[in-house]
Amino acid sequence: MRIRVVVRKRPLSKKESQVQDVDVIQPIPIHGHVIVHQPKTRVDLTREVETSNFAFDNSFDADSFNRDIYESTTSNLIPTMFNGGRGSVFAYGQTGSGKTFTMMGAEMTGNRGGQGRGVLDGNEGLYYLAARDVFQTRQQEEFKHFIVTVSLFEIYGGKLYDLLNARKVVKCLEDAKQKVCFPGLSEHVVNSEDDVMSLIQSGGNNRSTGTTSANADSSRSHAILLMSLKVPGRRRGPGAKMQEHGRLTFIDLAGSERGADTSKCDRQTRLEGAEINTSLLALKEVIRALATGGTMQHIPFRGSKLTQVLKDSFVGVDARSVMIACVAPNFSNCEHTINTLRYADRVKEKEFKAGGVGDEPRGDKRRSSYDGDRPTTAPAQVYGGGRKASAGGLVRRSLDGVGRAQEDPQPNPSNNAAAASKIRASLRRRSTAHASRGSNSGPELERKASSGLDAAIEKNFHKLLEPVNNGSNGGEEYFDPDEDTDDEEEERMREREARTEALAAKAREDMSKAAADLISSHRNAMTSMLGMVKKEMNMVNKTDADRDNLEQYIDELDALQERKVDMLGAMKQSLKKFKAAREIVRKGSSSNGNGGGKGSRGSKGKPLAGGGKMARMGRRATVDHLRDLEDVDDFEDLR
Ligand SMILES: Nc1ncnc2c1ncn2[C@@H]1O[C@H](COP(=O)(O)OP(=O)(O)OP(=O)(O)O)[C@@H](O)[C@H]1O
Repeated sequence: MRIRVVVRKRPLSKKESQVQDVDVIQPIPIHGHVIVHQPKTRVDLTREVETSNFAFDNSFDADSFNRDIYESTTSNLIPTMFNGGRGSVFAYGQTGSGKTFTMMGAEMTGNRGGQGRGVLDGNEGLYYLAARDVFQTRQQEEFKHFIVTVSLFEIYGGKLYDLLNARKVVKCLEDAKQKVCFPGLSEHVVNSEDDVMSLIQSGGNNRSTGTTSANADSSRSHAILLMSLKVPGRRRGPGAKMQEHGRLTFIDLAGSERGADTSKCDRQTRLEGAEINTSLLALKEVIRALATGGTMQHIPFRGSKLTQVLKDSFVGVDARSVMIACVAPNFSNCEHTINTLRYADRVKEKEFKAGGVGDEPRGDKRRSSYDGDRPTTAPAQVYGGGRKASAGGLVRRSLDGVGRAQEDPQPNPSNNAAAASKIRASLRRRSTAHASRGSNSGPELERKASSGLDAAIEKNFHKLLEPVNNGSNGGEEYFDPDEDTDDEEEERMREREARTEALAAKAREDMSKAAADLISSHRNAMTSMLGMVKKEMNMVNKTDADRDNLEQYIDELDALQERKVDMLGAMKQSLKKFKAAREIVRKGSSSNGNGGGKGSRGSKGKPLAGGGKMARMGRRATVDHLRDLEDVDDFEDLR
């Protein structure tokens, strides 16, 4: 599967501008960079800007139009669909970052065209633009026979709700050929882009007013739109089915912060958050596994309902995916933005052999992480400081010099220039590598990117020198030398915890399936045994009365013995599978109990602090065990 990852920044909202929130995100579209300038306060109360540089396939600034995003991401999926392939477009990001704006268009979010534009033209959503291209392409003679259908559903709390059929609950099953199907999901034939949009609008209304979705606003569920090309099947007449030729799937993912923010709300919201977290992690794992060429048996589709549902969209040589990571520009949302960028970064962390879906060349094999080595291990860079600068793209620049010794000098243009030149140098290294691999990136692109980078740094650096929140330190973090490592470690731990939870749920499911199999095979064996005992009694009586039947008796006895052995063998197998499944569940729960994972307690019954070292150590133990579990392929074998 091929995946292309782009980032889109939305403009500052009126409210954000009114409270003088600062724009700290700087996309550099030429090379798909996104620079984050994050103001921080150190323990000695000196202030600095930490600059992180991410690279993706493309990035879009606040003044970009939906049409630009469409051209760079989705338009190339239309031919794929007409050629019988499958395309998927994901919108990922925190609530309010512009996912709906991008997918549904400016009008649907009540926006009159964004800041200063005042026009809707160019901001129709991806749904509309894709539908328009589908109907245009269908006008070609060879495609005229295609029927276009649309289905819309949401995944909320592990269940599928048909948004175009009064929120009817729909099942997601696999047929004998392991093809995913949604029995009962309504499909609607559409003949124009306007048909598509009015269906989506009515589905959207259904979503927000549905009686079972009192809490399921858009950001707490994944909304999935299937746009399919169908051809009449071989069977004609009533009940005849249409066959799917190609499909385009749009996934408006639940707000990513819901998954992370599991501590502050009620139980229901926490459960929702955990569900979203699990599904987003499973999605990331599936995409990474597919992108790195994992075999089908080892792609964790069963990790969540979302990945089960999307399985078909991912498999096959013609499967292509695009992820649009939407980010808010302001400082207050900086943490969420960085989380979004990290997620998107890891989705495409391992570079793929094939290029992206879009039209731009991607020969440079750049790692879409911080500009260079993994930030998890790279020490923070302090310009002018005593610590050695690493090759990583994490840059810290001081904002003031209060109480500082010479090791961390006052910010000055030369420091700033030093930071810029470091980033530029790394960019140049990459550009050179890019060019040497035969892409069409040249000195001109490099020059533009570099000057864009300079401008970005200058602009934000000076803005950020002004005090945030009336000069107070409100909302800022204190500098901790281990902070980055700890943050990263925490994040990895959280991810693994979610995976542990998902694996444990899967193990329990497997165990209950194994128990059902065992009981049913035991019941069948007993029923057959009863029949056999009757038969045997007859045989024995008959042969006892007339020894001439001895030969027939021996043959029948042989056959009966064999049947018994087979039956006992099958039962033994079921018992073995059940025991293995039970063992996995037991190991999992005992490691959770000892491990100090979520909800675990210290020796005196005190809850272990979520961010404490003890909790981390405990979680590490759980994670180690999880690794063991993951290594055991029993999950697959047991099915
Ligand atoms: N690129 C943009 N240009 C102008 N306005 C935008 C842009 N992106 C988003 N907005 C505005 O920001 C607000 C939030 O956007 P949107 O509803 O798309 O967020 P979301 O990520 O879908 O949130 P949720 O997860 O809650 O559904 C809306 O008022 C929208 O019009």
